[in-house]
Amino acid sequence: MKLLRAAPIIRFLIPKLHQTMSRSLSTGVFQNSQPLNYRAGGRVQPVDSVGQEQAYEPSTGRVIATFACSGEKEVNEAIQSAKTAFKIWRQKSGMERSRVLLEAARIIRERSEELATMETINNGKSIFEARVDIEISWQTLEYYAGLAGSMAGQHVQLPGGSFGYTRREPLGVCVGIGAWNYPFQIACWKSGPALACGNAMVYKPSPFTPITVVLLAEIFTEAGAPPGLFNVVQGAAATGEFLCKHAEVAKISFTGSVPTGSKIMEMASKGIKPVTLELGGKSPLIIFSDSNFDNAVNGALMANFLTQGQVCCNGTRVFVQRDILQKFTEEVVKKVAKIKIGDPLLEDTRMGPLINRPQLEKVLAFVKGAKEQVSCLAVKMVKRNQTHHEVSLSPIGECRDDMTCVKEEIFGPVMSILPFDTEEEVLERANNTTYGLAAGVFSRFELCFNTSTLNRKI
Ligand SMILES: NC(=O)c1ccc[n+]([C@@H]2O[C@H](COP(=O)([O-])OP(=O)(O)OC[C@H]3O[C@@H](n4cnc5c(N)ncnc54)[C@H](O)[C@@H]3O)[C@@H](O)[C@H]2O)c1
Repeated sequence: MKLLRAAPIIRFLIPKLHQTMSRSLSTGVFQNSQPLNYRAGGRVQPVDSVGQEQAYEPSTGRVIATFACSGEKEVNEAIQSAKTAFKIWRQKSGMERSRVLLEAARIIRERSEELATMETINNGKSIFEARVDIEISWQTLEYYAGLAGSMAGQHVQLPGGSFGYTRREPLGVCVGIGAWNYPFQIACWKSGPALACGNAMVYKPSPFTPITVVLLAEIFTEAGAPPGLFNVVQGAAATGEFLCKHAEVAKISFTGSVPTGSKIMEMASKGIKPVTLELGGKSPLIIFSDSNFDNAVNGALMANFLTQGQVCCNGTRVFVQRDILQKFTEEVVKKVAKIKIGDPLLEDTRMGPLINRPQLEKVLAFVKGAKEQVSCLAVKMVKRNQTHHEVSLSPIGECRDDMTCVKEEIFGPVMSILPFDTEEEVLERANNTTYGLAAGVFSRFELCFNTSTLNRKI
């Protein structure tokens, strides 16, 4: 009787504890002390390793975690753990799988402040944005939970009273490999559909952001997933390669850069494994002079400076119709100067630091190269910390299509502004890229251009 009464009180206290914990975390405080691998339903130290990595708090440059990169044996252990869970999970009905995913979504929602805080500490994006990331994460799980119960095969009537039918069957153990810019969200994009369809998963986050995906693994277990359904191995390229080459992996889902994606496709082809690749981008954003000016300016800012510009589908090639070019550039410069850069855990900060110093140096090299080619407007430079890194916000005025900063993915807060005159011209130029990921158009005209042309490559 006592235990029964206690249950609701404990449930009530847990969210409060989480809230207390997240509020007490401030910049420069968090230090990871727990194992960061996860298998068979719990945190574990890897049984072998291929080197060591350190994860940082970007806003201070402090090391917040030191961990071993999983070796071949540990990767195999994680895959065996997933295989064990797969045998149970594949027998579940879609509705039963849905229930677990919905419960995981509920727990994420309940712990969203704590999760967003951890994401901010390890990634450097503002808490304002990290909250949105966590919201999208639980929505992703809810979405796939909704699909799980309704997945069905087909029945085909054949001559002579015979019939054929199809069944939707899970593949088995799927591997997820993620990038560092949306650590928690990418893990949800990958695990949501895989688990909803009856698969098990071994996930490897980027070594820059190892922390929050382990919290997701714990949440799945708490939500009722069989032990081993979602496993985490930590490490860099070598660990990723052990995963991709493992004979018992049925599918690989990867988010990251084009060069790594191409290597992964090659490794997968050796085992005839299907792959899903979410890669880099250099997307066009076309702004016609008839557009709602304020919307267009705000859209361009969002499409270039969210998560410090470290977003794959950013609209970094901003094509602006010539008659509004000057007004547009002036307004962008004015608004960029007002973006609040600072400690990402503070409520009014809208932009934190880049992920690490090598990324900062890469971005600054692009800006330097661009300045040599055109007169640019590098608007804001903030030195955050002597030992670690700075942030720069740089709209680059009047770029040309052949400039390196316009052709290559910079993955930082750099907007290239390109003037254009006609619709035909801009569509041709927007499509002229080896990257195809996203596209945006600001105009009051509906369907005044051939969208199939725009979609052909983008
Ligand atoms: N299209 C999308 O949805 C999307 C989303 C986010 C990021 N991205 C892209 O990701 C890139 C930035 O992320 P990044 O720097 O982490 O990318 P990255 O390619 O360097 O690394 C991505 C992941 O792959 C792993 N990896 C590296 N080499 C490997 C190998 N040989 N075998 C197996 N795994 C390997 C890394 O450890 C990491 O976990 C950008 O290009 C960005 O556009 C794309």
